[in-house]
Amino acid sequence: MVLRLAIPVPLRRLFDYLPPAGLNPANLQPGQRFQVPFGKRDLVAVLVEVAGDSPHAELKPATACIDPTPIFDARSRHFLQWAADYYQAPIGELYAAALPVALRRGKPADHWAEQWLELTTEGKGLPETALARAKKQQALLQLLLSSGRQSRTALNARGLNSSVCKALIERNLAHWVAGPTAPPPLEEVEPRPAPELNDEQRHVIDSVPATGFSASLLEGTTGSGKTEVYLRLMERALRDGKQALLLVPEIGLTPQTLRRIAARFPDFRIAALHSGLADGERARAWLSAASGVADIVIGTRSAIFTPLPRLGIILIDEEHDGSFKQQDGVRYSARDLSLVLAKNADIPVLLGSATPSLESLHNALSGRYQHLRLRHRAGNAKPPQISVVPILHQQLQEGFAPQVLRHIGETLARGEQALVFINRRGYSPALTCDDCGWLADCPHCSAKLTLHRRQRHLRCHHCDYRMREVHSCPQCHSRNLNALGAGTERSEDFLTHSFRDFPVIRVDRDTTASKQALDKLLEPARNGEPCLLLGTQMLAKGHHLPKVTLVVIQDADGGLFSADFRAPERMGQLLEQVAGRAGRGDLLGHVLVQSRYPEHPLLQLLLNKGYGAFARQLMDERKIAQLPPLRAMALVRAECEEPRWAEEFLANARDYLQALAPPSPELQYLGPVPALLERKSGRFRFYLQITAEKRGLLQKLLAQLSQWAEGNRNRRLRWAIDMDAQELS
Ligand SMILES: Nc1ncnc2c1ncn2[C@@H]1O[C@H](COP(=O)(O)OP(=O)(O)OP(=O)(O)O)[C@@H](O)[C@H]1O
Ligand SMILES: [Zn+2]
Repeated sequence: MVLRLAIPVPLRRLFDYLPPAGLNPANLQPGQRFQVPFGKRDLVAVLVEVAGDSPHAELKPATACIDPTPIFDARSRHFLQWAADYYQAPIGELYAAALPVALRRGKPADHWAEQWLELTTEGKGLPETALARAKKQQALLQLLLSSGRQSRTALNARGLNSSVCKALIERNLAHWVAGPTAPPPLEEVEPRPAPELNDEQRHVIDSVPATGFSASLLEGTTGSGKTEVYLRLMERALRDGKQALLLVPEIGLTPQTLRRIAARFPDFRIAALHSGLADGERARAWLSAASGVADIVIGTRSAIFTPLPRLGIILIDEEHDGSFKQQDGVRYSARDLSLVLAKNADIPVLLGSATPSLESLHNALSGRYQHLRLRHRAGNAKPPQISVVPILHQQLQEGFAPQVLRHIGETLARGEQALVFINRRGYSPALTCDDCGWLADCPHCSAKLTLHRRQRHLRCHHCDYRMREVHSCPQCHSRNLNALGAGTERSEDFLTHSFRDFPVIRVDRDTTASKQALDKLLEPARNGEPCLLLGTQMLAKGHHLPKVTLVVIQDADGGLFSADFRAPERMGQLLEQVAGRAGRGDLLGHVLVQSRYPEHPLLQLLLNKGYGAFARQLMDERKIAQLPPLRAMALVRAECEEPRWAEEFLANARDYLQALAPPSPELQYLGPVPALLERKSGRFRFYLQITAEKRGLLQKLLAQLSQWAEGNRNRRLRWAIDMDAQELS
């Protein structure tokens, strides 16, 4: 017998090993982990297949079998293989991406095994009103009667400690049994009943079939109650005894989101999977999902790879968000994969957004997805009123027009909240010398250093290079240094000074190192006190703050003139999302958009007609330019300290591909061209862009290319295939 194993190394193949000495072959099952010797290292591998023999001579035995039973079921193994093929990625790296770190390192799953308290036959026969004289015991009995057996962790989290359990056990009503891992308990919250659905919401929910594969796009304006739709669809799956998977953007998995879900589903087990968890907690959450114990799984992109044996529905919140696409390693899109998974599992998938990606919109408009809409805000909220503030010939104060400052002041004076959006953190994005023209550049990247005055350093936002803040020019020693432009720190100083009577809350990656920090920072805003919120795109999404009645977009022009064809789409999404934070409660919201190009047709379209019309216009442009989503696109990327080698590698790759499939109206090659960020961390970066009318042809070419590239690369060069690339940077 031969084990065919997926090993976490960058090679696109499986590896054959003999079973570990002494292991009964009857106990071999695909999906188990094994410890294997690999070169000089000891690695953790996953059994993909048991074969009768191997073409390779002299196989080594695996060291040990880690799992007595598989931790990947057949469906998830099939799914991982599909993803490896589609993204031209090594299968071992996909298994590694699927596993939480602790399991990737080979920790046995039973390390997190749990004790469960279960009712005896006698206990099950009691009415809920029994044990009325012992309140805690009664509460425990009722819980076990209504929700079934409970893990020790969950009972402790509810304040039902071991003495209460012991009392029930002594009465012979319950007993402990060993069982699977339970999810780490979430913060205790008051259960909150669901609001009455409005007609639009009800229509959307009724349109999503409860069973069988279906794909739907929910295009729902900001504040229209999309989250409520997700909750109802989840509930339906849960009541059918199924698991629900909700994927959210990286910054979307906040304690606030979790509280909202926990408050709705007090009787279900919720596993949250995100990078903020400690390794052990993450393994616990993953195992509870994979064993089918967790009913609801909420996670960021890699949660798509968690085996979910009872999966009944997949929901993707803010489906347009860039964080669903991994930008290094295995460059997968969790959003795109969710469709494949839903198809495999024969269940519905719903992608929701106020600002759908052009990819999803195209699928909806062409009938591949069901297109569902929520056109109105939920409850009493009205759409915000948007106006443009031209700033070209205006006397600005630290980047703000006088009427904008006046509006902020009036909003605060009325006891309401204002939100200022600045898409740039730090104090200033450039430090120059007024005498000799010196500019603070990153020595390793083709980028300027950002001044972070609070930390007294200059920092590269691409490679994290840091140098101490300088007060005289390193080149000519002049003291006339000039910080050009403003980031959040600088605006914070100015706004704090201008509105002394009100708290100014700055929200960006520097003030919110942990997810809890964001939650805490926003507390005054949630409590409804008048305050001024100031921040980057962390403020743009998901927050529901009813007292925010004014939103200021300090500079709307960012995406208008970029070399990245997706820049206007991203700009439109961001502006619409930020604007959507205004007036979500009973009070009407206003949005002020500062721009140097108030007449720009794209900006006009976005502000007057909204994102829907704007996106459809961009779609027409993509059609003419033969770009995604009308075409399939992949990038072959290469980077190297020696730019010539990267360029040469890609030129050869292009020659190789063109010999297989010459350029034609259906298949186009562009490049090699330098990436938008040409040099990063000391390496020069180039790409070759391939667009094709037929995805299948592109797939075939890329598969051949990856074989070719293994044998034709300089060892100091890094290359990657980026299928459905999202960034040209
Ligand atoms: N049917 C309803 N009746 C009353 N209030 C509702 C209803 N549905 C949702 N709401 C409330 O409306 C507010 C906005 O809803 P929600 O946050 O779900 O919107 P959303 O579409 O997810 O927003 P966004 O995409 O802008 O983040 C919430 O306070 C929610 O509780
Ligand atoms: Zn750098």
